[in-house]
Amino acid sequence: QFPRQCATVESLRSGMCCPDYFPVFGPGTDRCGVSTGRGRCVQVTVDWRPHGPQYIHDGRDDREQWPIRFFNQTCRCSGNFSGYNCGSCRPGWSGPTCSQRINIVRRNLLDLNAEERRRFVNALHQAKVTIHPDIVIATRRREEIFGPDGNTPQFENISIYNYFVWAHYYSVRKTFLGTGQQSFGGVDFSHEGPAFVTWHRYHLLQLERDMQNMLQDPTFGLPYWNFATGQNTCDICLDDLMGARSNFDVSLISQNSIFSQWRVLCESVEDYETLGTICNSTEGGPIRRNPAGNVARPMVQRLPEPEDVAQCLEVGVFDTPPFYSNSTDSFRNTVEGYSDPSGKYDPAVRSLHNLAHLFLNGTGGQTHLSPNDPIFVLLHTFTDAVFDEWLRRYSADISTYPLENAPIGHNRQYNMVPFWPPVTNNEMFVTAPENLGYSYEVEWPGRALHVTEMITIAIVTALVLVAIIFAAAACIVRVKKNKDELHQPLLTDQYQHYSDDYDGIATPSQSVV
Ligand SMILES: O=C1C=c2cc(C(=O)O)[nH]c2=CC1=O
Repeated sequence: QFPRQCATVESLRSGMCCPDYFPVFGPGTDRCGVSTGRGRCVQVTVDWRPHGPQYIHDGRDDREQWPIRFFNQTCRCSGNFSGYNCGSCRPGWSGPTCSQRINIVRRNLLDLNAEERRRFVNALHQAKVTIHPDIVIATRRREEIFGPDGNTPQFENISIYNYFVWAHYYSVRKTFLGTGQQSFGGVDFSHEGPAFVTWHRYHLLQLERDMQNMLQDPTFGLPYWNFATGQNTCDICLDDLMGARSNFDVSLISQNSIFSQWRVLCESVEDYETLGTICNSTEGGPIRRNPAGNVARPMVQRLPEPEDVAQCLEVGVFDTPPFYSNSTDSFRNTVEGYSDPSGKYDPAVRSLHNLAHLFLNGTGGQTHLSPNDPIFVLLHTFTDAVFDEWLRRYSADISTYPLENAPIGHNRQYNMVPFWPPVTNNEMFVTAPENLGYSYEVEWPGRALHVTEMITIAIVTALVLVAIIFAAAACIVRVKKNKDELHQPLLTDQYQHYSDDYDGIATPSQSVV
């Protein structure tokens, strides 16, 4: 969450987190790369607009008005420079002066060849075991951040992948209200509100960036898992991808996969909640996963259908009041999976993103733990691809993204917790290829017809057919009539002729011969 340089007593006391880019003349001489025009140290901007009614403990949580409980000065970078000391480039830009455009392609995991699969799995594992070069995590609340002696900042190193796990945990953790009091759970800075899509987008961008730096490969892109193929199996649970099922324990990963060796972070959630501590970088047990194995909840033993994605993309309004998990006709609540795929809110429904999580039935299905299972990355890149397609189709219409009264953390201008330097939800509400330097290689399913549409089409078709039959019948009658009329004058002539010849009443036999 914070740069290592800022995890000091001085930095915390001053509230300033503006590390040097290149301290030529000693510490503090090139804050934010000011000497080369990369950026400068400025006051942090926070969103003071009111949040929604779900959170009732204002003043009790370090995540309110993020990040000013910790720091009120940060780097603001110029042009395409970015990062905690303006030492890197904004997404979509690269090169020493951040002037070269780049585009990273995020591909379907199943389309990777054997070598690409091996490289991706190895890269994830390297991220799991490599200490984050820049970031450390707080292991105590602000109140206790200086440690028992008041002089020992409570921060820890953490690996690149575990930071990804920790950031998600920190955004969903309950509010500690004091020893002996129940922690407050009606708070979630990354789910059940409009920031669901923007928060997870930035979360992935940050992991992708960290992995690019680790691999020294600026073209590295995170793949995605299309969880809505219409098959109710985990098709990426193979030993050369996310790991097959163990033959010895249905809820473990096969030992042929490196992921069977991964250990889970942030397991002791009850301890954190009762003691008021924060998850640290200590790992616990193995990843648990039992796809489609939740016999007690048959509803989550299936995955979404392609049609569900198509329907969700038809919901044209980004979000609707109360901007929460009970919003109806909201694209965000539909892709998050609290509404049915057509957008109608139904408390009994789990669809799309939520359904994919619950289908995993284990570590990946519990919000405080889910990123420990690497499937999380791929599930969320696909969810982000759906969001990006929505942004493209509806010209990134932000008008229904609320500026105020969204659940805490979810207002449009709120800085997303616990990212550093501060970044707002607003900044992620842009089409990715043009603004963030990545795109998805994906084909979207066409929408099947609704029953009402099918009935309308059937009625119109029937009416057209009836009209054609009537027109044809009228034609036949007319042709027949014309034919009859053609014969009529001959008979009339004959009558005329006979009457001329016989000058009296012709017998019937005479008249027809
Ligand atoms: O990790 C997650 C797990 C989830 C479970 C649900 C649910 O709908 O019950 N939602 C989830 C979101 C997650 O991010």
